[in-house]
Amino acid sequence: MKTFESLFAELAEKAATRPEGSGTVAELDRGVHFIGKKLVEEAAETWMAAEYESDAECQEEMAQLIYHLQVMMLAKGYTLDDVYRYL
Ligand SMILES: N=c1c2ncn([C@@H]3O[C@H](COP(=O)(O)OP(=O)(O)OP(=O)(O)O)[C@@H](O)[C@H]3O)c2ncn1[C@@H]1O[C@H](COP(=O)(O)O)[C@@H](O)[C@H]1O
Repeated sequence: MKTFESLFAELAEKAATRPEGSGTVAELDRGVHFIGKKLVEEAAETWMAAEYESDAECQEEMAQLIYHLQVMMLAKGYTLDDVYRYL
């Protein structure tokens, strides 16, 4: 089972090594504006799923939201600690 930290480490490695076929690399190459739209889209889908869909669907949208949030953190060059210090 992945955790927030293990997913971030995996994505950071992808960003550094740029393996062929990585969706993360493709998303990073599209930039902050594109990633921002994905974040808003997944946030809206999470909200709608919480109101109208099953628990499993809502949980899946939440996972996708976390993924796109982490891609944005990498696009901005942030570490986990950069964000955690505000928690
Ligand atoms: N956890 C994720 C993850 N969550 C979401 N996504 C991508 O984000 C997109 C989801 O947004 P979209 O709304 O466009 O997708 P969709 O098909 O419309 O889905 P819905 O939101 O409509 O349900 C899809 O393209 C997914 O591939 C993810 N892509 C990758 N990961 C993980 O990130 C790691 C690295 O992935 P790669 O960089 O592709 O190797 C792997 O462990 C993956 O499991």
